[in-house]
Amino acid sequence: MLRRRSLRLEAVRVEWFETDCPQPSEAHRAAAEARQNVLTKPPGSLGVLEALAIKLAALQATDRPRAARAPIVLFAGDHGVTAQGVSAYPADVTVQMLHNFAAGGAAIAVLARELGVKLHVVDAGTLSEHDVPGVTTDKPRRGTRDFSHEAAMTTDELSFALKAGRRAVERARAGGADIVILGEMGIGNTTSAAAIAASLLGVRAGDVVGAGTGLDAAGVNRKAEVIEAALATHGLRAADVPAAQVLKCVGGLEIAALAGAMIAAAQGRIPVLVDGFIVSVAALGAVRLNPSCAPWLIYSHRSLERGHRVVLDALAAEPLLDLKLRLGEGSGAAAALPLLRLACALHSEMATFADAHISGPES
Ligand SMILES: Cc1cc2ncn([C@H]3O[C@H](COP(=O)(O)O)[C@@H](O)[C@H]3O)c2cc1C
Ligand SMILES: O=C(O)c1cccnc1
Repeated sequence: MLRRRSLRLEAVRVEWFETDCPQPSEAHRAAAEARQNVLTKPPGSLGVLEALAIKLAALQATDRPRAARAPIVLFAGDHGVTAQGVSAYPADVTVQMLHNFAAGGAAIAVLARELGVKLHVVDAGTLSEHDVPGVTTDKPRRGTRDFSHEAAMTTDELSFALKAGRRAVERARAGGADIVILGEMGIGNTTSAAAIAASLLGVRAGDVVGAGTGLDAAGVNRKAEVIEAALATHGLRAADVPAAQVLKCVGGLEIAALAGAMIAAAQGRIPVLVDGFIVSVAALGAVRLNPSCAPWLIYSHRSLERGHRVVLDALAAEPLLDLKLRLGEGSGAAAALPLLRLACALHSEMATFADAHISGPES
């Protein structure tokens, strides 16, 4: 009796990430649809560009959707599971890449410059937050524990990482954000992401595991075995394991921070441009933690990483691009930003049939 009572008490405690996100504005969606139908083109002829403008208008609750200010927030984290030889690269590459982000030589740094957007790098290992340039690696770093032996994180670490995601979004938002682009860096994180996906979707590790940075077929098989064994060890094969438990046992600090960032962005009415496999798995986690954040997530591309298709299908996501990318860092999401900008410009600047004195369709 006592036990049941305490369970009931626990159930009423609502965490910040469970608070409902606002829903898109149906009035602005309808107005945007109506406008698209009177612009000087056959209705529907701009396809996904029309759908994007309409979606952004509803999310931003405006007649003039924008994607001009699109800060990139990139979360980095280390993974204890790299001890199992699950990546083609050594774990040190994560911190080395932090310097590369700061120096401006990483792919995402180049893309950010070209797009004229700010790159914020959040080191989930030190939980230091800074704008590039200026990465500091003076604080002691911590990564997750090797989840083939023990839970990747403690409950406190998970809640800290989720909050780090929220804080990063708040900071990015203070500099102005029509939309936020999310990326990640963490050697070993395709293993963590595949483990999360296999548990949350109830599929075999073999269905969501891929080459990551470039494992050969034997390496991919071994990675799947490490994941299957870990899911059994942590009891993550049972039905309805809470998403927070999955993240804690086999997640990554940067993956949890991404999930927290998505929910916080949605709660603050900021649409999110989701990157590849890892960020999409974080999106799956976010949607399981708080289903009301789903409408705020826009899927940028389909990565070559095996398993991304399964995750996108589970999210009913139709990604904008399929460029055979398999990098991460937010690169696919950054590559999709120009499409959003074009969609907004067309929506706002095209003439209507009436403005341009052009005849409408014959009835
Ligand atoms: C130089 C370099 C730069 C990267 N930037 C992103 N990733 C990507 O690869 C990693 C995931 O793959 P895995 O699970 O196989 O380690 C992540 O850091 C991801 O962001 C990189 C990987 C490397 C080697
Ligand atoms: O799709 C991704 O995000 C990805 C794929 C492989 C390696 N790193 C990232």
